[in-house]
Amino acid sequence: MLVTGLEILRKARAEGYGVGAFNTNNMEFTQAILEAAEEIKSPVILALSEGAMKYGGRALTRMVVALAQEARVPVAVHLDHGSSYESVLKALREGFTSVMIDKSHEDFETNVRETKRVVEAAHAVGVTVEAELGRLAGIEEHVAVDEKDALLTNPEEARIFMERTGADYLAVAIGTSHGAYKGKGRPFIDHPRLARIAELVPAPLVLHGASAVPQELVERFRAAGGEIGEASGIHPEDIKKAISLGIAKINTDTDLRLAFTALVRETLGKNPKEFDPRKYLGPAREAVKEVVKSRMELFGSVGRA
Ligand SMILES: O=C(COP(=O)(O)O)NO
Ligand SMILES: [Ca+2]
Ligand code: NA
Ligand SMILES: [Zn+2]
Repeated sequence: MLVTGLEILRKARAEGYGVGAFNTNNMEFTQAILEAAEEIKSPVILALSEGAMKYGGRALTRMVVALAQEARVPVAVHLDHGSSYESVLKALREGFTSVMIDKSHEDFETNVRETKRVVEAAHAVGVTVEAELGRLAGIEEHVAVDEKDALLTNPEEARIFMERTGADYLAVAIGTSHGAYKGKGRPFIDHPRLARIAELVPAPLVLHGASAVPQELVERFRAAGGEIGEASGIHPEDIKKAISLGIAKINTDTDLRLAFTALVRETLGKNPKEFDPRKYLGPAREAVKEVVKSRMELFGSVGRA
């Protein structure tokens, strides 16, 4: 059933588990994510970036909202990294039940003002809001404290920000970053900082840039002809610890892309004569479904629907 992001995330934070927010741009990803959620009875968030909205248009948004309504588990349809008030309005018009306004690159007062404006509009139509404070950036552990404070989320600021904006959940910067190159080896995650934020912010917390970029997937992608450098992601233990400290929504995009693309390359490589798209998109869909299920097991959301 189609629910708001807060309905899913409030329960997750209260009961100490995480819920995956998985990016989708097409039918196969959407099917894979929803089938995984229904099979293991997990709530789930379907995330569409502005790029996805542009790429898929109404074919994508109508499909995602309709399938979420019919799903046998709680599903929120979420605008990922909304960059403007107008972009949020478009998502609200499409029937999304969760919207992110990402003004974390602006100064504090601008972020507060813009986020507050989105909260008023979204709450007026029963939709909940994700905001962001801090700059997502992989940082080495030894980085000076003042530089960390300039980049990562400041706990006291977070409390004030949430009180002044009325946002429903907060994306925090604690060392993760988007994409396949999150740092050399095991990225540094500032758990003490997260613990402090969670003490001051009762709202569900969100972890962006949370893909694991597992070596076996990187190897499989390379073996199938893909080219990728020294890739590394967030260690599963760091994800579990972050959830125990208050992270309730975990964003995963890169792992799904790597799995899908590795399988398309593999299937095409093995079957040069094949030109029925279902024959190479189908196996890729299955690979995404497996990644989604393993992420849900890691987050502890299995059986929570
Ligand atoms: O934060 C993400 C995805 O992060 P990854 O690149 O680690 O999958 N989307 O908003
Ligand atoms: Ca941001
Ligand atoms: Na988001
Ligand atoms: Zn993100």
